[in-house]
Amino acid sequence: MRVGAVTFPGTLDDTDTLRAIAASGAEAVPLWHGDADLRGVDAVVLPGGFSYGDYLRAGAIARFAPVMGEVIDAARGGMPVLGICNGFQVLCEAGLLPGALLRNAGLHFVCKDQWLKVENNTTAWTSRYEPGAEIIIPLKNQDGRFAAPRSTVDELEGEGRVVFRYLGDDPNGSLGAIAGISDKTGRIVGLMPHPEHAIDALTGPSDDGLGMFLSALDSVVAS
Ligand SMILES: NC(=O)CC[C@H](N)C(=O)O
Repeated sequence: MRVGAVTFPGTLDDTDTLRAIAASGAEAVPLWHGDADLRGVDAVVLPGGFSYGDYLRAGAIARFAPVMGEVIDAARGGMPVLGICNGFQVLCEAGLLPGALLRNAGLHFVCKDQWLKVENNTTAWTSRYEPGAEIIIPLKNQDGRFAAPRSTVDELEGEGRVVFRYLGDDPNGSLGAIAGISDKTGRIVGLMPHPEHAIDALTGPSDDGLGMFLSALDSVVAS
């Protein structure tokens, strides 16, 4: 099983993402923004950071990177794709997920360990969690406020595509305290908090993030 992690100029969390992929038991495959193919991977993660300096809007330039043409085609073909934080922003900009991530309501960069509820454990990236599981993983961003037209949010809620929801105070003013969503197939998932920074309880805050990387392996084997 080969799982890729894409590095754009300005990506920060590719190293931890590759480490999390390896910890799940998969072969971790580094992918570069200029790559013209996905090197035979079975799943792709778009890690967090500040791709292309977040110029224009976070994710707005990365969406046009050469490798994204391949990622978009593969995702539309059913390959599991996870976007974490800036990766979630890229997936929204690419039109693979609906909505947008706006400046946090408090206008501050938020950095904290965040409790989340796993609202849907039937996606390619959440099958290892119990229904309604409560997990704690780091959150760190300035543009984390999920926004979409009311009709889109209603559709996401109605179709069980709100995958993660913030517990406690909504840290950034996201509609419906939405922390992560999926596409209609459940194979493309984006979330603002960072599972790749929570794969080892020894370094904290938990190993709750590892389940996402393990889930993807199950979904590839099952397909
Ligand atoms: N940690 C990150 O990926 C940061 C994401 C994004 N550039 C923001 O600050 O909103």
